[in-house]
Amino acid sequence: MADQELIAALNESGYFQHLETLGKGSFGFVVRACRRTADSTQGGGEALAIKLLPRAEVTKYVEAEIVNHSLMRHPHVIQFKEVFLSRRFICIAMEYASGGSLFQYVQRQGRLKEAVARWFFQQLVVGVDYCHRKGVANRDIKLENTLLQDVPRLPLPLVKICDFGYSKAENKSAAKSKVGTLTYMAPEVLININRDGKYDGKVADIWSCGVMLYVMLCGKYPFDSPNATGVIAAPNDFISMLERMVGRQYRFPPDASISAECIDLLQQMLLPEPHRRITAEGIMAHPWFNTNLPPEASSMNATYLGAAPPAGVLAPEAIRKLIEEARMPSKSCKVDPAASPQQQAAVVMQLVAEEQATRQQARGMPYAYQQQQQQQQQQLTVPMQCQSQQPEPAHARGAAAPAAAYQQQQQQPAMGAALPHLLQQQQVMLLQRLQEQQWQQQQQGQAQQQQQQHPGLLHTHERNADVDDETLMMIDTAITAQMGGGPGTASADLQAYLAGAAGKLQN
Ligand SMILES: Nc1ncnc2c1ncn2[C@@H]1O[C@H](COP(=O)(O)OP(=O)(O)OP(=O)(O)O)[C@@H](O)[C@H]1O
Repeated sequence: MADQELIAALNESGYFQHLETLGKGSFGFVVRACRRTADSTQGGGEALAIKLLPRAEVTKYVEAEIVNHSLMRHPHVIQFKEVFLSRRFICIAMEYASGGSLFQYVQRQGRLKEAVARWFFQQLVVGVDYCHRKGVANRDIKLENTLLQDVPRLPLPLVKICDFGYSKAENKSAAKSKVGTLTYMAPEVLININRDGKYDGKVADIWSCGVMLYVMLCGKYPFDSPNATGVIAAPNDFISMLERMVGRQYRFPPDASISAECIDLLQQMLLPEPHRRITAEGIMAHPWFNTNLPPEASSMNATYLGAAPPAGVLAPEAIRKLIEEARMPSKSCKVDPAASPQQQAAVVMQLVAEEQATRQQARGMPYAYQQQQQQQQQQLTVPMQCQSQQPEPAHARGAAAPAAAYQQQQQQPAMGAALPHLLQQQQVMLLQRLQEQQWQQQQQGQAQQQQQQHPGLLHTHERNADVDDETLMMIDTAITAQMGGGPGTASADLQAYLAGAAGKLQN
């Protein structure tokens, strides 16, 4: 089981101790753990967040995430610590940010006062500028990927950029893929008509920073979907959003009291033409940015760019090797053909049980529920009487119920003896399904409640998920129809933008 395996792997490594599951992302999940030191008591070591990505899904994005993140060393970037393999996961250990995400912070406040927004924005831009100067565009800058670290002496938390899942190093090919989150994506990323049309990931990051500043100040998105559900469900929804982007049609809530200087900076960041958009350097020279800027902030990047690579972190080549290894099926996952049929079946059952648990984890079941289920399963599972001769994998010591019961069934002479256990398993599964339904209802209720409290902000994670293939196809179809003069004539602004998109706007 995912958590069981992790706990066992972490505990056995002697280095980490699992404390809680923090959440799940599109590709894997993140746990809070602590590093054991010689004198640390429970939970006393260095706090870490460990991201677990299934080995079976190690894509070029996972490789870029790990390699690019490992190159960073900056106070406003979550510190990468190490990468290691477990039986089913590639695990990235990093600095743990205790203050939640900036999304949660803004959600709680509704919207931020200009001075508070500036505090966060200054740190964000310094961090982004550092990444850019290290040659890496993030391509998924959003409030959710900006974490906060509470620091005792400071009145407000520090900003930490995390998640390099879509990052792109400039020494690789130019950015082409439409990746990121729709509400934060620059128009030149969306209008990538020829599929081979390139865009500058760093310039697109500046747009996303502009969207972030707008959301902090206004408590809503500048270019949101026009329909009530907030989902871009039809080509026309998308075209109308694009029209507002290229026509610079965003409004500031009348009661938000935003200074003219701030609006000026925002307007320069949200310029639809990438070649006209303000650069990170330009932002850092802007008077609004420089107001109340801590003196050390301006020189910070020069210092960190000149610093030696982080101690103890594997070099990119060694990381790539580890990633190659991760792509191979783990040896212990293989069913040994020399083992007895009972042993082989037991291993397969174990894998099936783990798959089930991973899918459950992927649906976002919180750790507490899983623990509850495991306890129930353990109570219902009769202890094994004889051990399999095959060495038991570390993760199996938590006794996944179906596998343990099956194993026992294989070792018992008659089916009759195993029947009560199979019935018990069915009960456990029914109970699990019920708990899962309850949890999902609870989540939906919370999302609705939040939506009523702050109708301007997006509240469900789904709405802010990375753009999916279906939406990408819809976007392409909508743009192609506009280019070919299809139904739903676009505004003059959009037509001009589209006409220029294949040419100078893309350069
Ligand atoms: N270093 C960290 N410290 C504290 N919490 C973290 C850390 N890294 C991630 N998290 C939290 O773990 C959860 C999952 O993070 P992850 O980056 O996998 O996905 P996500 O950002 O929610 O979604 P997506 O993968 O779609 O971008 C989030 O709630 C995130 O805030």
